[in-house]
Amino acid sequence: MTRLLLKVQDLSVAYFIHKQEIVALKDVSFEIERGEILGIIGESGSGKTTLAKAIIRSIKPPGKITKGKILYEGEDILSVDIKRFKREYLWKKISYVPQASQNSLNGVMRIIDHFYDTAISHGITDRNTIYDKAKEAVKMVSLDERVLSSYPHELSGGMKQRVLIALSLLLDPELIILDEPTSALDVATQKSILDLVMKINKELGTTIILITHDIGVANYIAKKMLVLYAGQVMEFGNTEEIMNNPLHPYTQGLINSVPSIYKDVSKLKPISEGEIPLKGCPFHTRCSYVSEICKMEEPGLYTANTRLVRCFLYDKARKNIS
Ligand SMILES: Nc1ncnc2c1ncn2[C@@H]1O[C@H](COP(=O)(O)OP(=O)(O)OP(=O)(O)O)[C@@H](O)[C@H]1O
Repeated sequence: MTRLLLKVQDLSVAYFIHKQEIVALKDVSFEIERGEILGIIGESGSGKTTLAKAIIRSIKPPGKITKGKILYEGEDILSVDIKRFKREYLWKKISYVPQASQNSLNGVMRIIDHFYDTAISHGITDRNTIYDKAKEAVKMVSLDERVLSSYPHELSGGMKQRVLIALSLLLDPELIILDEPTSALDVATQKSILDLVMKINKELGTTIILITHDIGVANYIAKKMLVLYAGQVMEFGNTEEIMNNPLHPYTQGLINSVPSIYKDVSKLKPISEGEIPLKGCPFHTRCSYVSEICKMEEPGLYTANTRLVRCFLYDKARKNIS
């Protein structure tokens, strides 16, 4: 079996509002191997949730995928009939735990009813089978079986997040996408959720995409990192290598500036402010290495060692940058 699970190729997504096109993702490419944990990092508005939604085919108007392919084990899931995608891929191969999802539990339904609903909508109707699967899933997330008969308001934020992760495991997916699973949780609970995600990855072999604005979170959990800025990949590679030697000026800024539960706050340095420009490199208005070419042209995604970096500093073909 090939180790490559998901390959995103030149993916572009735009939102069309009042005849204006807001480009949310532009030519995004990356891949993830079976069993890996990939951290997707970027500040608010960088396109992280849009990317997750594109993978689960839930970009709704005014949003539209304008370009690209998403290959899951070689099949372009963007061209799969949507009914077949929902039947064969969603929940069974790819599960998604949305941002702020603790609030998505239905307050008048017991936790077990959420499991019944999800399973029944996928054709599993035997309630005993569903109950047994739910019991196994809540055990996996270190919750007591009794939570299944609770109502959401009886659970803490961390417990609700665990329930949602358990629910995402219900149909044994190969890939789980977690969108900011630790935001809105206190520091100790954040760490316990990340530890839980690592346990699922290790014990079940589930491939994980974890979306976060905190590079410290990605560093803690992910083997690979994808750094997004203004809808574009700025850097993609091995986490350890990126943390030890960030190549893109934006990644360097992120590492030096983002407050994290894993870092000494006194060493923070803010990234300078700046609008996203209409022309040139999207980061040039905030970059301390900016040169004339950065204001005029868009950099490509260049290979530097084992990494991909969108910065003219790593364009080997361009020796004389003004
Ligand atoms: N439904 C929508 N309609 C119009 N524009 C949208 C919509 N959803 C997202 N966008 C725009 O697309 C861009 C990317 O948004 P997205 O939510 O994917 O970013 P994000 O990195 O997930 O941000 P956050 O961390 O705040 O959730 C932003 O410019 C945003 O304003």
